[in-house]
Amino acid sequence: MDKLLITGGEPISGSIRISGAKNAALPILAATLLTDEPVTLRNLPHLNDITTMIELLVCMGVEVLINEDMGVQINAGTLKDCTAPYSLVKTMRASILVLGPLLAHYGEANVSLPGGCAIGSRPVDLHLRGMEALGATVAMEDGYIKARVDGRLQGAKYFFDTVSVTGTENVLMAAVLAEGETVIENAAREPEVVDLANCLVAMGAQIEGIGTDTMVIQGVEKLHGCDHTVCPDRIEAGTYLVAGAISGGRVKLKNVDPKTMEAVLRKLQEAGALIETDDNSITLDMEGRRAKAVNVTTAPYPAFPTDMQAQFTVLNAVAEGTGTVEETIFENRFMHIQELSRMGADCTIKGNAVIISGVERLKAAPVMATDLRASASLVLAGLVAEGETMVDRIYHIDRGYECIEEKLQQLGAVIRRVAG
Ligand SMILES: CC(=O)N[C@H]1[C@@H](OP(=O)(O)OP(=O)(O)OC[C@H]2O[C@@H](n3ccc(=O)[nH]c3=O)[C@H](O)[C@@H]2O)O[C@H](CO)[C@@H](O)[C@@H]1O
Ligand SMILES: C=C(OP(=O)(O)O)C(=O)O
Repeated sequence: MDKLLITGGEPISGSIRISGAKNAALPILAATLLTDEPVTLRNLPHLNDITTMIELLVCMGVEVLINEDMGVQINAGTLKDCTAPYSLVKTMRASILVLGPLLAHYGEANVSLPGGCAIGSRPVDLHLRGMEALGATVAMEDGYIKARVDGRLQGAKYFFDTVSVTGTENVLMAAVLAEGETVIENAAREPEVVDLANCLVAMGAQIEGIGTDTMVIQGVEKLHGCDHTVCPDRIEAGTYLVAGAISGGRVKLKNVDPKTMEAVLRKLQEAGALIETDDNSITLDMEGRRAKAVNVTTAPYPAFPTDMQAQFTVLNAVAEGTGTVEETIFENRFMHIQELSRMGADCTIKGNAVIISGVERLKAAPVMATDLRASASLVLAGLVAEGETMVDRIYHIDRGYECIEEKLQQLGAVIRRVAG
């Protein structure tokens, strides 16, 4: 298993380009199943999760071509099998996103039930109830979700008891080909849901209320191909901004959308960062100062994202003062705390919150990554720790950070990957 070795203490400064968003690219790849025509996608990040989703499409019979201009052309008109097998679903929960498109387009979907994972139990009951609300029958057989509908799905009103990002995306993708009107209430408003909805509109879908908590969809009989550029990854961007903030550095990010990052940018300003933005770039400058501790509470967009809390725990770990990170989305997203404590962080978990008192300097240690953002937090900690930190099990990081060591090297970090 590959490892990352990081020698801490170098100032993190410079400029990098942010990649396309994993969490937008995954549902958009699934959405290509809604049409028999080719869809061209641009700005797809080179990540293990994207490869897994493409493998999943290919194993169902979909054709995938890389164009000369690096657009990826996906032709689902060749689909032969509506099954998402356990061997692929087990490595990536987002495989559940093929459920809505398969059911809406082919009247049939067999999707292995994703298991629990390192951040909580993560049920998919709301996805399934959404499909039932649209007229599907859903059964569990041998660990597979088997969803069926005779003819077309039927438009309906569906209220999400809990705001769910992939749940909203799945029901939205099912609704665009349903007969009649669907109203999705308490919908997720994350920028990645908006990017998916915009791609669906480019494919001929009729959706109102994009970016609000109520989407109204008039189902159409057929969708067509389109050319879509995936939005920038606000979580990758936030992670590199924290790298600048904890090291007193100056970091400029290109190809970002600052409007989708307001909660994170506000907290960085509260921590003492000077932030400048224009339409597609963000510059953070600490002017050599130490960050001040901040309190954050995760909640659905537009509030502070759960995918950024581990990184802000590291910010607090080396900041001046004491800050609290409260997690309200997932029940078990503090797996990195024990590892950070081994590097000298002063953290106390109390229920769904962690109280962190900043120390002057963390100390390098061998640490183990347990999930994607936990891994990112350990790399951040390594950047400011005294000595050489070894982060093991970085396959988690490769699910979500494109060329992380190259990008950090570009910002001045001393980091290398060792094959193991
Ligand atoms: C691929 C992708 O986009 N992943 C993101 C997505 O995950 P994902 O879409 O899986 O997360 P959800 O928004 O669905 O989860 C929110 C909460 O709802 C609960 N829930 C969800 C569905 C359901 O059927 N029943 C249920 O109880 C979950 O356990 C969790 O407590 O949103 C999360 C919350 O912003 C992010 O951390 C993930 O990075
Ligand atoms: C939890 C995440 O992803 P996923 O939902 O794909 O596990 C994440 O991106 O932080």
